[in-house]
Amino acid sequence: MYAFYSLLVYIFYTVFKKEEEAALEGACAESPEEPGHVSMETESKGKGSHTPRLGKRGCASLSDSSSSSDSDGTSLSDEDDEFDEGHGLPAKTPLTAFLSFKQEAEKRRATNSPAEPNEKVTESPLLSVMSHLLSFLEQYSHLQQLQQQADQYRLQLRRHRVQHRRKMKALRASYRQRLKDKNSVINSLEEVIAQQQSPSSENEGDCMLPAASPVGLHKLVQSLCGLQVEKSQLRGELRLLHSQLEQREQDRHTNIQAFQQQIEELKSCIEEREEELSKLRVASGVTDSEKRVLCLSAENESLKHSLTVTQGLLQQLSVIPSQSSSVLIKENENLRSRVLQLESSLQQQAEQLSHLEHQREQSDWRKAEELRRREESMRELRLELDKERNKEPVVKYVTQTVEVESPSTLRQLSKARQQNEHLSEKLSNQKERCQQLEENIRHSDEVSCNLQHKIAAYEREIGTLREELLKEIGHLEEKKEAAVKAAANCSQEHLQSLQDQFTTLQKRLSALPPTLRTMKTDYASLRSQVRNFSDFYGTAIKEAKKQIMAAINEMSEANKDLLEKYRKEVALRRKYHEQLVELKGNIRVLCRVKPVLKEDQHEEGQAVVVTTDPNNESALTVLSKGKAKNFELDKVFHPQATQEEVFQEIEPLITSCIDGYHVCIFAYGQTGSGKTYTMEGTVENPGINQRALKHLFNEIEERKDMWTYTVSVSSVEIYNEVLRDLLTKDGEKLDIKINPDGTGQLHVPGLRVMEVKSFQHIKKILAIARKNRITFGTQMNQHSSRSHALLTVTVLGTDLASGAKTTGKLNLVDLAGSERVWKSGAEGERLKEAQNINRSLLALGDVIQALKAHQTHIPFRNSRLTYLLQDSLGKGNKTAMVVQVSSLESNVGETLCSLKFAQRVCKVELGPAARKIETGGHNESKN
Ligand SMILES: Nc1ncnc2c1ncn2[C@@H]1O[C@H](COP(=O)(O)OP(=O)(O)OP(=O)(O)O)[C@@H](O)[C@H]1O
Repeated sequence: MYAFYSLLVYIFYTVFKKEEEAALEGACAESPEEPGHVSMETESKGKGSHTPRLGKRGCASLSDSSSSSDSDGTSLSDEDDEFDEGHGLPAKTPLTAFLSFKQEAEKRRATNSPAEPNEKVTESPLLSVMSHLLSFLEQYSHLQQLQQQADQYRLQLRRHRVQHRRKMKALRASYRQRLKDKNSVINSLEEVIAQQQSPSSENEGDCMLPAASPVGLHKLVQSLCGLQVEKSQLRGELRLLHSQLEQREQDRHTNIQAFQQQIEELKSCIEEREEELSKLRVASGVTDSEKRVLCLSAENESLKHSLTVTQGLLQQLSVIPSQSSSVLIKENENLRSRVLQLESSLQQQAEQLSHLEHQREQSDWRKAEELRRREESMRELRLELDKERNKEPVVKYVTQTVEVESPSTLRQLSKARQQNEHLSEKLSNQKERCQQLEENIRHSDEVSCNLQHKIAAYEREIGTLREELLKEIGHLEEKKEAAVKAAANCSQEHLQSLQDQFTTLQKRLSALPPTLRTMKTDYASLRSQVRNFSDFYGTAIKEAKKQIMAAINEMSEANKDLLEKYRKEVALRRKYHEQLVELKGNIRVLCRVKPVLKEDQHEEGQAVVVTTDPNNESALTVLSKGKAKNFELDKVFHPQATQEEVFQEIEPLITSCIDGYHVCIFAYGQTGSGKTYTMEGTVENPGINQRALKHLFNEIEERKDMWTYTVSVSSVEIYNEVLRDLLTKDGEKLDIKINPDGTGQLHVPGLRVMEVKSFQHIKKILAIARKNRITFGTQMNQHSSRSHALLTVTVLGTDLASGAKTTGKLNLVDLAGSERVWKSGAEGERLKEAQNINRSLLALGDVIQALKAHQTHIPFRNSRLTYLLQDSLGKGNKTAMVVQVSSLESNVGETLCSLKFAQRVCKVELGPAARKIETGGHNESKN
C-alpha cells in the first residue's frame, strides 16, 4: 500500500515537474511579438515531449514562409511533408489508463472492505488525488488534442498559402504578359496613327498645290483619282465594318444574355468572344477600336479570373473555421491589398482606354480636318471653274471684232472659234467631271457620315460594355467583401471559441494548485509515514523473527514427538506385517497358470485340464485321466492374472528385505511354463525382478530421513553345476566358499558385486545379465533357459538415529525348466544339461523335504543351487516359490509333478524369520 502510494506520488511529481520544465523552456523559446498566441503555444508545449519540437519548427517555418514570400513553393511542400510525419498520439495515455485502473481498483477495494474504517480514512485522500490527477490528465489530453488541431490548421493554412502564392505568381506572370501585350498593342496603334498622319500630311501638300498653281489641273485630277481609290478602300472597309457590325450585334446580344448568367457561363461566352475576336484579328482590316475592345476584353477576362481566384481563396479560407484569427486577418489584408492593386490596375487600364479614345478622337478629328480641307479644295476648284466660265464672253467679243475687221482676222477668228469649241468641249468635259467629283464627294461625305455614326455607335457600345464591366466588377467586389466579412466573422467566432476554451483551461489550471497543495501535504504525510514505516517494519520483523523462532522450536519439539511416534508406528507396522507373513507361512507357495498362447495351439492335446476356482484363491483342480485332482496352495493365479497382481503378493517380502531379512523368491516349473516371464518379464511388461527393485528403491526413498541404505547386486547362473558370473563376459568358473571373516556366511570369490544408486542403473544391470544367460531352443520352448539364474540384492541399512545396521538379502531365482528327458528330446550335451537341471531340482526337493521334516542336517551342499541359497532357504528366512504350470492336457504330467512338489514345499516350516541387525557392535538376529 505504501509502495503504491509512493509510486503514485512519484509518477505525479515527475509528470508535473516535467511539465513545469517544458513550460519554462517553451516560454523562454517563444517570441514576445504575439502575446495571445505565445501563451497558448507555451501551454501546449509544456504538455508533451514531442509538441515543443513541432511547435518550434512550425513557428520557424511559418516565419520563413512569411519572410520569403517570393521563394519557391517546392521547399515549402517539403516542409509540409516533414510536418505530416511529426504527429502522434498523446504520450500520457498509458499513464491515464494505469491511473484509472488503479483508481477503480482502489474504489473496489474500499467498497469490498468496509469493515476497516482506519484504512478507509487513509484511502480517501488517495482517491481524491487520483480523481484530481485523472481530471488533470483529461484536461491535458484535451489540450493536446486542441494543440494537434491547431497544428493541423496551421499546416492547412500553410498549404493554402503555398497554393495562393503559386497562384499569385501565375497571376503576376500573366499580368506582366498582358502588360507586354498592351504595350505592343499601344505601339502598333501608335504606328498606325503615325502612318495615318503621314499620308494626310502628304495629302495636305498635294491639296496645296492646286491652290498654289491654278494650272495644276492634272494634279487635281490625280488627287481626285487618289480620292476615288481611297473611296473604294473606304467602301471595302465599310462593307467589312458592316459585316462586323452585324457580328458585333449578334455578339452583343449573346453577351447581354451571358451577363445575366453566372460568372462561369460568362467566362465561356468571353472565351467565345475571344475566339471570334482572334478570328477577326487574323482577318484583314481590323479597326483600332476593335483591337482596343479585344484588349479590354482580355483585360476584363483576366480581372474576372483573378477575382474568381480571389473568391475561391476566400471560400477556402471561409471553409477553414479554426484558423487563427490573426492569420486570417493578415490574409484578408493581403487580399484587400491585392484587390486594391487590381483596382488600381483596372483604373490604369481605364485611363489607358480613355487615352486611346482620346487618340482615336484626335485621329477622327484629323480625318475630319482632312475632309474639310478636301472640301475646301473642291470649293476652290469650283471657284476656278466658275472663273473659267466667266471668261467666255470676252472671247466672243474678240471674235465679232475680228469678223468685222479683216479676212485674216476672220481666219484667226475661225481658229479661235475652233479653239473655243475645243475649249468648250473641254469645259463641258470638265463640268461633267466636276459633277462626278461632286457626286463622289457627296458620296464620300455620306460614307464618312455613316462611319462617324458607326464610330459613335461603337463608342456607345464600349461605354455600355464598360458600364457592364464596372457593374460586374462592383458585383464581384461586393461578393468578395461579403466573403471576406464571412471569413472574418467565422475566424472571429473560432477565435472567440478558442479564447473561451483557453480561459476555461486557464480556470481549470488555476484550480489545480490547491489540489496540488493537498497532494503535496498528502505526499509529505505519506513520506513521514514511509520513514516511520521502516522503523516499524524493523521492529515488526524482529517480532516476527522471534515468533517464528518460537514457532520453529515448538514445531521441532512437536516433530520430535511425531518422529518418535512415527518410529513406534513403523515398528508396529513391521511387527504386524511380519506376523501376517508368519501367519501365511514362512515358505509361501504361489501357483501361476500359464494362459494358452497361439504358439501352444499347434500341439496335440490342447484341451485345458487345469482350472481355478474364482471363489477360492487357493484351490486348483487338474483333470488327469478323467479324475479331478485338487490342490490347495497359498495363492493360485488364474491364467489372466497380470504381472502386477503377482507382484502384489510378493511385495511384503521385498519390504522385509529392506528391514534386514533374508528373502528368497524362486520360480519353479517345467520348461516353457512361464518362469522367466514371471521373474524377468518383457520390456513392456516387466516381472518380479524389476518390480521388486523398483519397490525397493521407492521404499528407500521414503525412509531416507531415518535410514540410509546401500544396495548392491550380483548375478550368477548355474549351468551344468558350474557357477558363472552373469555380470562379466569372460565366463570364468566361480566357486562357493565359507566367508573367512568367521561369520559362517557363504562367499563367492571373484564374483562381481555392483553397487547401484538408482532404479535406472539396475535396469541396465538386469539387461546385461539377461544377455549373458545361456538359452537354447528345446521342443518345449524356443528360448529355453538352460541354467538357474540368481539375482542377489544386498541391502545394507543404517538407522540415522540409532546407528543400527541391517543386512537384508534378496535372492531372485529363475530356475531352469524341469522336464522329462524323453519328452524334451535332449541328447548329448542337451541331455547332460537336462540331467544336471533335474539333479539340482531334486537336491532342492531334498532340502525342502529335510526342512519340512525338521531334520538336523539339511543337504544344502548336494547341489550348487541349494548351497548358494543356503542362507536364504534355511531357518529364520523368508521364502516364496512361484510354481508355474501349463493348463494344457499335453503337459498334465509335468503339471501334476510341479504341483505335488509345491504342496510339499507348502508344508515346510522355516520357523519365525530372523532379522539381521547389528546394534552397538553386536550382531544379533531378532525374531
Ligand atoms: N502369463 C503369461 N502370459 C503370457 N505369455 C506367457 C505367460 N507365461 C509365459 N508366457 C510366454 O510363454 C513363453 C515361454 O515362457 P518362459 O520362457 O517364461 O518359460 P520358462 O518356464 O522360463 O521356460 P524355460 O524353463 O525353458 O526357460 C514365452 O514366450 C512367454 O512370453
